[in-house]
Amino acid sequence: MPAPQALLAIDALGKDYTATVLDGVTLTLNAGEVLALTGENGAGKSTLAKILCGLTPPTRGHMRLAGQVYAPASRRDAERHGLRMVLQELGLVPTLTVAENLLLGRLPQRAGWLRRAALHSAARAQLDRIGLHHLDPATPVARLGLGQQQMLEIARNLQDDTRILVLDEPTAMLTPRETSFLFEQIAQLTARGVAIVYVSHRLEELRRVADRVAVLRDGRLVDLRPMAGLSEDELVQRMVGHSVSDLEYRPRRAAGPVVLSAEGLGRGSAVQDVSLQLHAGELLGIAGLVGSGRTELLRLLFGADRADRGCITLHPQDRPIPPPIPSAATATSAASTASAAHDGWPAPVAMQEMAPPAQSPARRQTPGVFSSPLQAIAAGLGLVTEDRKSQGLLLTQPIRINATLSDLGAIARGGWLQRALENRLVQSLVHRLGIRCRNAEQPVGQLSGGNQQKVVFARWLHRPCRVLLLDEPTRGVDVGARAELYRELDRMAAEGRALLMVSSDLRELMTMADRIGVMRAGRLVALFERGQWSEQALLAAAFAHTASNPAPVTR
Ligand SMILES: Nc1ncnc2c1ncn2[C@@H]1O[C@H](COP(=O)(O)OP(=O)(O)OP(=O)(O)O)[C@@H](O)[C@H]1O
Repeated sequence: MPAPQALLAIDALGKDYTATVLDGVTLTLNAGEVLALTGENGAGKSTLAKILCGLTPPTRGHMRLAGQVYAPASRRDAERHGLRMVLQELGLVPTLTVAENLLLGRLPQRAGWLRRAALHSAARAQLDRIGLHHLDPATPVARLGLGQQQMLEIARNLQDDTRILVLDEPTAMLTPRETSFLFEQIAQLTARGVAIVYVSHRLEELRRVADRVAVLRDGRLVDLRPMAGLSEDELVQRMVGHSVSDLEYRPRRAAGPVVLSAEGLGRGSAVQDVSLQLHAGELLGIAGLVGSGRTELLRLLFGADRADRGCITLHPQDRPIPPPIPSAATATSAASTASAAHDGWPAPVAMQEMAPPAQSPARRQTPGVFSSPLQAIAAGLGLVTEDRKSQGLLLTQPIRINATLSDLGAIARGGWLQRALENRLVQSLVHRLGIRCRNAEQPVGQLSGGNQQKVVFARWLHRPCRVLLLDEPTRGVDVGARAELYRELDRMAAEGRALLMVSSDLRELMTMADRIGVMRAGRLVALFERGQWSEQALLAAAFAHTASNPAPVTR
């Protein structure tokens, strides 16, 4: 029997930017299959996906779709051929509503007038299909968290005429429930003959969902085989060329005194009555569904949003929450002037030393809330943000500037930036985190997603902050680099820093955290010590249907 014709045949595909990033990739994609595309950060996965979907042309090579030459001139063109892509960077229009985004380009009209009722009912059907039953189609997208936006982006691409759907890190911001909905959709699509290209670093997911796996390394296809029977370890070996053994919990010494506590913290209905204590040397994980208030809680603690209830207390080390710092104060040195020029995001006024927690009396300071990130940073807090594109990075600026933004004091002497110091610091960060780049002058926007994430992390690595808030810090980071980031977090905890980490990846939380708090409907509804939790218990706490009046937890 002749082999069935491939739906898509890719032949010797190559892409050059200033360097070659894809080289001679040849593979086929069959109707109804899920092909996992994996490899280290910067291996070329997104570039290949973007070529498939008309976002960038190949430099060399050919493609055939159902036997016909396929060379999409644009994303629109690819969509006309039935190829759609859910990008790592979301393509939604924040000022439009959920419904308008879902039906953009095909808004129901009559004689030039928008038919709002028809728009909303079509949007409702699409939202229900992906499990977003509670999301109002009239909500402006700007009000949604990233996880909800991600689900919306997926819903938008589930069109009836789709022949190939490319999903680039689709679950990086999703919790198990949304991930399950996505997998149900994938099963339905493949049953209809749709082919899926699934790009991800989450190996357990790839094993669950994929029929075959293609591994890219340095732009070349180094492996293509059926997924069945392939262990996670073998997959890692193929991706990075060696096994990675550091993805496990390394016991920490007993946590030190309380560094930061929050009491009754709240803002509207997004965060309600949250009380918690964060100890020196511990990593407190925060689990919860998309929209449960996890990111909002970090933003309140960091002063990025103003709490309307409750207070934060920074405890020891003789450092009360300082009064608001007038913006003029930031302009007193060349360093801070440079910072203001780089970014609207405030930089510390002066470098602060961390007092060793063991020697500091747990003296209570005046409670308050931070009215700006500038205040929080000056008091010794840091935030690795979830939304690296809009809040974390200056995409057109070089790695050098992005990596040193949080602490210009470290590269200044007498108020003047020292280029040699800066270069040495940046080189060491690039080396330590294995940031794949041409050199430190390369604009961050040209880096692969995982490498951009490493730059966000690098920014806080060298700054001696006492409390580091981390929102999905390993999003899109490959398995080798993830082990590296975990080692850095262990090192920070050993130095006595207090770490508060939000993650949608339960496995990550269970690996790294000393305690895990679970948020639901804006409240902290459970707190587990290491040894007390199970995946089931964490999920049960996140899902329970008592959200109307759950008991708040204080520890
Ligand atoms: N516009 C661009 N200009 C220059 N180089 C680029 C550009 N876009 C991507 N690259 C480079 O191409 C290489 C491959 O990037 P790509 O985003 O395809 O990697 P990836 O495998 O998807 O990585 P990740 O897992 O981090 O998402 C990287 O070295 C990246 O820096």
